[in-house]
Amino acid sequence: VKDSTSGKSYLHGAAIGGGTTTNPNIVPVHTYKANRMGETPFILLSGLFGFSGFEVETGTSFFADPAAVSAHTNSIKVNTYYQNIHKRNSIDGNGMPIISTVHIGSKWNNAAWNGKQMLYGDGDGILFSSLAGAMDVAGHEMTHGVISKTANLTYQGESGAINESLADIFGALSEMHSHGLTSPSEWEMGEDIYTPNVPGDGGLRSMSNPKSKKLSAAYGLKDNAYPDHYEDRYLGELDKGGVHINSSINNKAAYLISEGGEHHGVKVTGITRSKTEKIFYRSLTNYLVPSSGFKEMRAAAIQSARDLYPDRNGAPSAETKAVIAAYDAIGVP
Ligand SMILES: CCCCC[C@H](S)C(=O)N[C@@H](Cc1ccccc1)C(=O)N[C@@H](C)C(=O)O
Ligand SMILES: [Zn+2]
Repeated sequence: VKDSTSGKSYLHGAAIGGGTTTNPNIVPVHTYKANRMGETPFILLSGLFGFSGFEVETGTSFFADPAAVSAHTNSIKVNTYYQNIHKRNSIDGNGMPIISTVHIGSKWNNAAWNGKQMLYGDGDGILFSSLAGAMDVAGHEMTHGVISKTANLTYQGESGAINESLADIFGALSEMHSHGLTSPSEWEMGEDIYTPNVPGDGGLRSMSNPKSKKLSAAYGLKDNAYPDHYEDRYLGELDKGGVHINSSINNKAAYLISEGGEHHGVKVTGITRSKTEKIFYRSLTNYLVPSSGFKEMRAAAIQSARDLYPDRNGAPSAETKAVIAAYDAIGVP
């Protein structure tokens, strides 16, 4: 089948019938189109052959629906990332089924995690093409699932911005892990599906240079740039207190920790993506709690770095130094 994004063809094996695999590493992945009245989903469970199972509507061919194929393929890639890199078996760490539904709403320019599954809009073809087509979107939404099973960060204000930022961080890093860091545009969010008619304009948000993007009119703050420093954080009520706005401040810290750079006069020596993702995953699963904001995010990341890359004869490791410098650089005390 053709994946609508990469254009690559995938062979999706499927065994008709029930039965769950005994292999804990195979997680049934269900992808189906939004159910129209009267059609019942027909389950193809193919865990036995190392493929993931998927669910399609009776009479509607999964194979003819690029959005369903993309949502399914991206779910597998993100799940593989969490299993291989963080030793986490699916969203709950316990092999729970990963369910996606595509064609949500009409020309919906969004995707979401509804507490149980991922939902994808088709986009309006101007702002977005089908959001199921981007792996970093799948990684973003699936990470909301992981967050809900771990720190469960409250989705508003500062904790909501950290929630959104971690969703972007693991969305981007899982995509880079799977596709390789082909270009700096991988530190953009949604670059594969954002403004399909405008080539080369990156994604909806930039982690490497948040200010390079203007806030969308949706937040009623047209022409404001995304912030890249805590002093420039948005303090209003729009967007649940700016969860998609202030997330860029923490995104910048993650970018600096991984890639290094100089920001607001502070120099950070990067420690690479593979160490950065370990520090944030440990922060998420060991230290952050529902009310955690920027200050607690800084402390959790520093502690996680110390745990993973211990001080040597009383001096912080290079990894810990990078985390401290990055949070200094974005102005989080
Ligand atoms: C239903 C209510 C809104 C849910 C918001 C979801 S979690 C979300 O954050 N979606 C992402 C989708 C995305 C991800 C990566 C790249 C591009 C787009 C998001 O950023 N949504 C923006 C458009 C928003 O909701 O403001
Ligand atoms: Zn989100």
